[in-house]
Amino acid sequence: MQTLTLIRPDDWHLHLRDDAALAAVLPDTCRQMGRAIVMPNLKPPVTTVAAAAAYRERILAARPDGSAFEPLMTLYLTDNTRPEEIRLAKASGFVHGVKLYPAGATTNSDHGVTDIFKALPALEAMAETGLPLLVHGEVTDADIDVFDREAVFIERVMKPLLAKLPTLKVVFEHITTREAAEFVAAAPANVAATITAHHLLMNRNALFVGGIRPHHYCLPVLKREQHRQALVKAATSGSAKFFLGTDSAPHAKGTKEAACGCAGMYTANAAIELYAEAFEAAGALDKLEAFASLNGPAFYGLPANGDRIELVKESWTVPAELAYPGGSLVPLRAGEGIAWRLRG
Ligand SMILES: NC(=O)N[C@@H](CC(=O)O)C(=O)O
Ligand SMILES: [Zn+2]
Ligand SMILES: [Zn+2]
Repeated sequence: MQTLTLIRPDDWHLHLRDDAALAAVLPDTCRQMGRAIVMPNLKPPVTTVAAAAAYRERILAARPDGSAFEPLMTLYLTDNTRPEEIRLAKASGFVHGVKLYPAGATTNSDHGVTDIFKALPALEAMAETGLPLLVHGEVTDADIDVFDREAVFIERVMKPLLAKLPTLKVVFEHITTREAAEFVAAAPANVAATITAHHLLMNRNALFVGGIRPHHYCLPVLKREQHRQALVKAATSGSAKFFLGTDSAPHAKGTKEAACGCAGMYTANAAIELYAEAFEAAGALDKLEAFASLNGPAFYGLPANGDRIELVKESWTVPAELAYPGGSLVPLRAGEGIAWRLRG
């Protein structure tokens, strides 16, 4: 049987939610990942180091017995984030990034930034201290087509921001377009990107196969095939700028299968297996370890994990539903097969 041994990966973009939802999803990530960058879009958002410390304690307490999983915390940037909070975050040792959500761009982003330059004092403190800015890169203007929001963000926000603060470390999160992949590849070493498994595996046709498919709806929304191919090319290029970030984003089944369904796909239960499929399809399994286990820690200035995982080429069926408060959780590929299985 074909096997694949990798240094244990990390997830550089993850939604763990809180309370009972946290308890339901965390074991999936603990089984696979050494660490994860934990997104701060709770209700209310995690805007202070004190709130991040408390959230971190709740995550640590919810880990299964014996798990060494380490949550890497983030702050949610607002128009009013003070530079003092940034310096406190850097000094904490457990806050590893600050998240920019353009106001209204995605799930729980109502408190997000209305104009990036309103947050300039905080951004200057980040450039100074080396704390990375993690970016949901979509403009929200009503006149911009939803499929163009990422490409327009590059021109309207990313370029002016980096022109103003050229040394700021930036992670362009969950990139979905050729434009973003090319922008990051051409940028200096302080600019990197995460790529999800679902954007490597699916194009926007997946939203409409035989009818509307709410479990394939996420933000940024899936794009055309040419964009998926550009993401695969970037992820498998060997460039250290691209790394694994699942953007696994659980929502109860009833809130997705609804007249106004929530954005987000749940992939944490099969994350590394889905990435293995995408890399295998591209004939690039030899590039998976750098993408999943080495490039992220290098960018964040952390060591790679000290242990390994093993994947076996053995098909298994993803459960139709998982336990989740407020109903159930429908993972990506629910009831369907995945070609690789994580051993143990
Ligand atoms: N990706 C999503 O579609 N949803 C995320 C938010 C985000 O990452 O934009 C969520 O928190 O549900
Ligand atoms: Zn996002
Ligand atoms: Zn996300």
